[in-house]
Amino acid sequence: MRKIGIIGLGHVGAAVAYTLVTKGIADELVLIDKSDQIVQAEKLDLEDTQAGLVTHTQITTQDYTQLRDAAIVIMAAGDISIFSDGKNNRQAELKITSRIAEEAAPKIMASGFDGILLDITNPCDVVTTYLQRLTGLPQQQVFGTGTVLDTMRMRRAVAGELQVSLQDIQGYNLGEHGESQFTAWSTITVATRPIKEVLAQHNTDITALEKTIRSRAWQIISGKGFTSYGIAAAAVTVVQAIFSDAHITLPVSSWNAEHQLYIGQPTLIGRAGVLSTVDATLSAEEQQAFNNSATYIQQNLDSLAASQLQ
Ligand SMILES: NC(=O)c1ccc[n+]([C@@H]2O[C@H](COP(=O)([O-])OP(=O)(O)OC[C@H]3O[C@@H](n4cnc5c(N)ncnc54)[C@H](O)[C@@H]3O)[C@@H](O)[C@H]2O)c1
Repeated sequence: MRKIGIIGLGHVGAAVAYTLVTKGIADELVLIDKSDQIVQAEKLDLEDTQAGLVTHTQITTQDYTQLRDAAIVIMAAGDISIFSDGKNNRQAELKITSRIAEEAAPKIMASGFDGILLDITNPCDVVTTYLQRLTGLPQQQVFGTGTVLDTMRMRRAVAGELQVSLQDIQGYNLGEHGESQFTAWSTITVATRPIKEVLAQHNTDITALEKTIRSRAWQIISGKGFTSYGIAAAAVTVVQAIFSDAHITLPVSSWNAEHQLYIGQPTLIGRAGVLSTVDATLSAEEQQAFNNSATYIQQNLDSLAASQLQ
């Protein structure tokens, strides 16, 4: 049975639920939100949606005990209104989302849940690290969407620049899902050719292209106040990889033994969750960018620990 829990039915959680229902990916959904009004409305809307589908998804609400036999729980609770001041800093949400994690983790675990916990909530790498600590679930069963969405944005931008299908673009954005992420150009190929070689032929300004990729989220947030469809597609891709035991490499936020935290890195995903991490061959500059990203995540974990002592 493909049973999935979603905690947080705001813009992101609702888009994830809608995608899972319309694609017929979940047999059962357990929807949980702080707001009973929101969750009941989403249930009714998703049930209406199913009247136009040939697939069926059973929907239950507001019951953590239902997560006991869920294969996957998706954490999507937060407060996107924090960004209405126009400051593009995902860490600003941590004060709120760390409390949400503290509230939700014991309830998830009290249900007897032993599936895969997939975190979307920001700051993604910090919250994922914190959720793993709070739940005590094995590291391979906890991971975040990491730089999957950023990699989607990179592939779209590079494909647009070169006027080729994005199916021909392979490679990753890595590091923190935030401002310290980087495009790992040395991992990227266009139909087998190294990307830098191809972009040089196009006289592309690589620094400007990377900036465009990184700032994409803020471009969307400044227009509609949140992002939802892209991250829903990213999360659902991960769900499908788990359900189909795909053994696909995705840059999710997974446990990094060297840095002792979660960070976006190439990770082999299957039914058991993280099967292994893949050591990307990075240039010295990219390796430095990855280490800087890890340091930034650690600083935020330290500030979280310090705030708990106050
Ligand atoms: N990782 C990514 O790539 C990515 C992309 C987009 C958004 N996000 C993050 O996803 C999260 C959700 O974004 P959004 O736009 O849906 O936010 P939102 O403010 O629209 O919705 C958040 C929802 O969480 C609920 N919530 C708050 N506290 C809760 C609790 N203790 N238990 C259960 N539910 C609770 C709220 O009632 C609300 O419905 C945010 O942290 C956002 O930054 C991550």
